[in-house]
Amino acid sequence: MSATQDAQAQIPVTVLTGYLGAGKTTLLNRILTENHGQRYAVIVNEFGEVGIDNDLLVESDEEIFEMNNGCICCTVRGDLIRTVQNLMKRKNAFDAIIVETTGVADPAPVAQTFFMDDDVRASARLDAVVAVVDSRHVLQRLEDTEEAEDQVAFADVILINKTDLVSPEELSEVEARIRSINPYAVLHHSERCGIEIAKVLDRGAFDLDRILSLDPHFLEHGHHAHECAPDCDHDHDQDHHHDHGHHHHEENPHSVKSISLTAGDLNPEMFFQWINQVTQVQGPNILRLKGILAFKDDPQRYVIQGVHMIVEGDHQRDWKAEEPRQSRLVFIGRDLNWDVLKQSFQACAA
Ligand SMILES: Nc1nc2c(ncn2[C@@H]2O[C@H](COP(=O)(O)OP(=O)(O)OP(=O)(O)O)[C@@H](O)[C@H]2O)c(=O)[nH]1
Repeated sequence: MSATQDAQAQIPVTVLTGYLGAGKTTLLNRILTENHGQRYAVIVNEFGEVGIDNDLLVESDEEIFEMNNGCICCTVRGDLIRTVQNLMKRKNAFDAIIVETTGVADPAPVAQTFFMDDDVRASARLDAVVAVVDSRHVLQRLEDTEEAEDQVAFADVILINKTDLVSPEELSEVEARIRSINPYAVLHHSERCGIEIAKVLDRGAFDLDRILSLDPHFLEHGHHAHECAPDCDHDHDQDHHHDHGHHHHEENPHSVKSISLTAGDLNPEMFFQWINQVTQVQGPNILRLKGILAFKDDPQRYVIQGVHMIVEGDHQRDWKAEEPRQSRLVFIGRDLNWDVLKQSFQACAA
């Protein structure tokens, strides 16, 4: 097979990265609803126990594959390889693959997957790593979170999103900081990820040479300078690929954790009062919150989302007859008092 034929046979893969709450799902929803004539397979990996991200995606004909529980470098890398291999068996079913990584992941191990596994490499090619950045919170994140910097450094295309939440001066500052980390990526500004999809997908932008200059060990089997998330359930002792370049976390009380809360029908007045109070008081530590809620006597599901103190919510759709009316809320953050949150959430029950 000639090199051109080879490239044609390989399905383009876009890895979507960006810190918690930056706007990855918003972008994905645009891609899934826009009339672009392409068929995408979407692979979603999320942080947190109760699968909520999948519920926040619009309903579309596109196929969504969810990979939960585990950090993407460990448990999930195996899942990713298997998912891609299975997708490849159905050759003409779709034109491209999008992998949405969790907000706390370093995208490098995900990108590596497309070079490491021979079967995957034969049939898929990494097209671009696209990072979405929350212009309101990114400067703080770059100060306190290594993954946020990795995501920017590694990206081929960067969407500086949420421009409505910053002044032009702040936006320039954000852009300069991002440029100082990654002078090569193509930058776009956006509000609610409103961008022409062609500027994001099928860019042919992934530049292996540049990545090797950032990380000379990128192509070495099993190498990644990644710290597993604290709730990574991967058995590291038995992993033969983890014997170098890997530093597992000691349980760090300040590291990012997720908590999932569940309840039945809620009293809306009590709930909104509670969530306002929680986000006012604990906002700085809440990196992300998202939930699907059942309010008493309300036939519709209510979706609530937040990043630090900015919270928004809306009705989504009717609860389906076969769907249990359950309220689920996930907080991802540092130094949150889980017991208190749980009890006070459950106290909002109708
Ligand atoms: N004001 C404003 N809000 C935005 C913008 N883009 C996204 N949002 C909101 O920000 C929140 C997070 O957006 P998501 O798309 O869910 O972010 P995400 O990166 O998928 O989040 P995780 O999956 O948790 O990492 C949601 O409430 C969005 O509606 C924007 O440009 N401006």
